[in-house]
Amino acid sequence: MSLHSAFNKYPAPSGINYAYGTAGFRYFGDQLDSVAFKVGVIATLRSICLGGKTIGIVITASHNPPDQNGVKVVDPMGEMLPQSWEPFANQLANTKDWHQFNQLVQERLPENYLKSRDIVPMVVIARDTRQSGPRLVSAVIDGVNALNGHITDFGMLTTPQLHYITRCSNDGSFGVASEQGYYNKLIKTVTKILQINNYDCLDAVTVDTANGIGGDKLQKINALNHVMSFHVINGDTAHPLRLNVDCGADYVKTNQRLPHGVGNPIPDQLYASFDGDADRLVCYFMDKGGKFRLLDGDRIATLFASLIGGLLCHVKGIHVTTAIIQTAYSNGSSTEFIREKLGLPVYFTSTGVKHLHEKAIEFDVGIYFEANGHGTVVFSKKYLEELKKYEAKNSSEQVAVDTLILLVDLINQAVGDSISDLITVLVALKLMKKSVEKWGDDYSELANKLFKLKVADRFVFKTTDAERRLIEPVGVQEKIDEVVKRYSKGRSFVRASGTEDAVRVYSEAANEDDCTELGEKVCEIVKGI
Ligand SMILES: CC(=O)N[C@H]1[C@@H](OP(=O)(O)O)O[C@H](CO)[C@@H](O)[C@@H]1O
Ligand SMILES: [Mg+2]
Repeated sequence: MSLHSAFNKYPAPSGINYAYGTAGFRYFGDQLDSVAFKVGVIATLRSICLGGKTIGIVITASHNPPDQNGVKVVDPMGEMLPQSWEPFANQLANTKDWHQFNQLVQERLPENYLKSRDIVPMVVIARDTRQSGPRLVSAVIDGVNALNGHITDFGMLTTPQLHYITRCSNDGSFGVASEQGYYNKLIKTVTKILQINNYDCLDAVTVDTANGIGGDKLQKINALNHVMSFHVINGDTAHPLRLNVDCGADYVKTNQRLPHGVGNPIPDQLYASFDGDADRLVCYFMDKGGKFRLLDGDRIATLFASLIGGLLCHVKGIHVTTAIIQTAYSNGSSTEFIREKLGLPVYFTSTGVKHLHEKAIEFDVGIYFEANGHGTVVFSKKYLEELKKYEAKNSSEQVAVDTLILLVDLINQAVGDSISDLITVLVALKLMKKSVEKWGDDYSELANKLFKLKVADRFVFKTTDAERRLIEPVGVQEKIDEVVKRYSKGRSFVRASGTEDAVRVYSEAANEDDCTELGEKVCEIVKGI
């Protein structure tokens, strides 16, 4: 099909202004056909501009309701589409006129390509379990084919698996570019870590997979190995309308309670939840007093920092920089714990892993997590080089060095990954001989609450300082400051969501009542605009 015919096949609906947000284009599934076709075109153009590197596309709306969907572009090393391409993506997505569309496309084609056309653009795609997924994949395929690109459809995968495959397609040293390659790398690495540390297997764990794709993938891992075992709950992918309903990482984090389907939890035992596309992880347990204790992204970051920091302590003479990257949604207590107890620097970026990732790669060990459980660790070349040339003085040093090297393969550096993050949590607890109870006692969270408000136009809310302060509408931040200072340990901020048509208000304070009151007052300020 020619580009012109494909353009006519997918007319952009009127009345929607598409915006490439925190996680790509995200709308109701039936509003995305034209966008999916255009993202096929964008990914192909991106591949051409990068000399034929493989670009990834994921069709998912993650933790959002089943009738929504999203289209996101993955860059060659598994990172998000660079922000410099977002205005172009928006322009293309909103163009209804063929001539304008064609002109935009032609302008993006590099001169050398126009002369020789000797680049074969490469695209890989996968989707989650949503009903609108197959239709949107077809639209993407039409977009890629219209520019003579080559596309491989990997069917249903977790988002991180597609990031992994994209990266492997461009960098063979990362692994084999297939779903099986992903499992092989993970299982081989875990088995090796356990073996050198004298353990047979990891503890079995119950995982709520939000009735999303993660459940099927954990079952595959169960069938493939003897060192890990996952008891999957909310693993019903046959009924896509159950996706994320009363379960999953977002439900658990937002409501701070157990997901549906856990039954009677065993006290002090670890449980975990993924989101619908398995790139977020939250853990939790019921303590002996019957209290629900959440172990969210902030906790996972501190656990990973303790594991890596502890191992690095054994390896004297290695100089690597370590930092933790958070967003404004991270609990103030976690920031204090990292700075004061772990002695590590903390940096803040805007919401969205692309921002955290960008900052994290400035360090040899960059640990980044959003409080909602989305995050990973990135390691520099120097980290690996220093460890590989290190001459251990005794066997325990050697074990520490080898474990640190293996962590590079265990943690999915391309992107936050529920599966690899969960396995790393289990490894960390085992190697540090730490109980969940002890993990939960690292620090106590300040009371916190997240509010979502519908407003006439969320784009009037403009922020600065890693989204912690409003610069527009003018004068609103001063009103928020005035309220915040009345509460002990009070903190509150307002920002427009990048994935929903809403404004989010976050509040934090020394106790629940203050936190609720503070949040409600800030909501009143926003409603009064
Ligand atoms: C408060 C919150 O959890 N925001 C989420 C949410 O973004 P918003 O821009 O807040 O809608 O979805 C993003 C994509 O999954 C995730 O990166 C981010 O952390
Ligand atoms: Mg997700």
